[in-house]
Amino acid sequence: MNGISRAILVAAGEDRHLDELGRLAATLGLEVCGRLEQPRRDGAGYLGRGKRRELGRRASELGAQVVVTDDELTASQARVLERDAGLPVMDRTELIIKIFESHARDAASKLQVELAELEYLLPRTRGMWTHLERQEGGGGRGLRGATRGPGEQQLEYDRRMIRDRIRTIRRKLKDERASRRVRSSRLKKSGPPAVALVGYTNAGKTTILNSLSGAGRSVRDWLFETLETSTRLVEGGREDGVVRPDFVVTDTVGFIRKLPTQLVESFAGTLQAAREADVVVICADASSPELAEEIDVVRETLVASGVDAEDAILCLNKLDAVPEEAKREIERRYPQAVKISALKSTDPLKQSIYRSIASLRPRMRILIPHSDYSEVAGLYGTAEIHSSENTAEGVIMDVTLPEEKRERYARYTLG
Ligand SMILES: Nc1nc2c(ncn2[C@@H]2O[C@H](COP(=O)(O)OP(=O)(O)OP(=O)(O)O)[C@@H](O)[C@H]2O)c(=O)[nH]1
Ligand SMILES: [Mg+2]
Repeated sequence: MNGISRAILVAAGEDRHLDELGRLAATLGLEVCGRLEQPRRDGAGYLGRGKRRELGRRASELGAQVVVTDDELTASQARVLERDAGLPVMDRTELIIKIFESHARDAASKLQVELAELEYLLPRTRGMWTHLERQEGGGGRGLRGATRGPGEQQLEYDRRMIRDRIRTIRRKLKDERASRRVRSSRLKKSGPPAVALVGYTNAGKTTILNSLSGAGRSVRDWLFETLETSTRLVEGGREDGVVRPDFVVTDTVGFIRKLPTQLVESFAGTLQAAREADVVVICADASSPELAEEIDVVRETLVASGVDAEDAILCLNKLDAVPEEAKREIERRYPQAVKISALKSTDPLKQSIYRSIASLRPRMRILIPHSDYSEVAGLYGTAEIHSSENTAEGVIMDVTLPEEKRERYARYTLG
């Protein structure tokens, strides 16, 4: 969008979420000036005929410049709605793709967004000049090509260009994914346990990562601030007489309901991180009026992508923003969940992560003779040391070990 545009939001059908749509619109810099909704969705024009007329009237009264719909439209629905509203229409998919486009920072996520954009455009091609110019370094940013094509032949040519570009991008992304997999499997063999933070957009994942690891990633109160996964080391160390192991924690891209299928590629890294994690933390905004549904969206997306979310830690964040009465309800509904305010402290989550890591690993009591003292040093950073005591024979320790160290230390086991 160039400058601020006044948007009127519309939703039709059972699954309407105008508040969230408003936040998406605001994230893109649109100013919401009105809303209109209808419980039934019309096949021809999204809104029924009467409502479309009403939309036209309201839009001109309010001085709206664009209509934003809460669902993806077909090309013909968009045309009908545009005609009757007398305004350009942007559907939910286009809106989310544009947000991704403006937040994408690294080369891979830019390619993923371009792919999403082309897939969105393909069934909606008219004349693609705007887009093609951009490929060659031009400035046009409109998603729907504005110029009418000079005929069928031109249209076919445009579509072929899009398909070619889609193929090229897919190939590049495939290479990128392969090298990411190699990197992560190399890390995995020898590295510390991996924790993935996943959750609905704006739940506070990046804030939690920063608090756990002391990183300074960008945190904003808008949707899809984070579009790249990023991994940080959280160093263990001594805490209340227990020596904690190191772990790595990965921040991921947030999920959303009615996720545009064109953006699936943008979540590949997120899903891979979740799949490879030893511990998955599902983060949710406890102050959201739609908390339960947001948790469900995340769980369903994970399960549909083959991620085992059964043992995930549920972390309810932003407790500071929840009124007392609602807190009691949350306690009753989610007795097992870890409740935090990441702005204050993520310690309860950290403890819960240590418990999960420990439950995945063997715990044993060992006696390391003084002559093998270097073996004691080898435990720091990787093992959890619950207690250690110096005796005449050596050091007696109660430890939780990473699987690959079990054999090495087995000879020191105390009966
Ligand atoms: N009140 C309150 N706000 C919080 C808390 N944690 C995070 N926030 C705010 O919530 C907003 C979103 O935080 P992020 O950490 O960017 O959320 P995210 O899950 O990474 O969001 P995306 O990357 O957009 O998916 C920011 O404005 C944070 O300051 C909290 O414990 N309490
Ligand atoms: Mg984030």
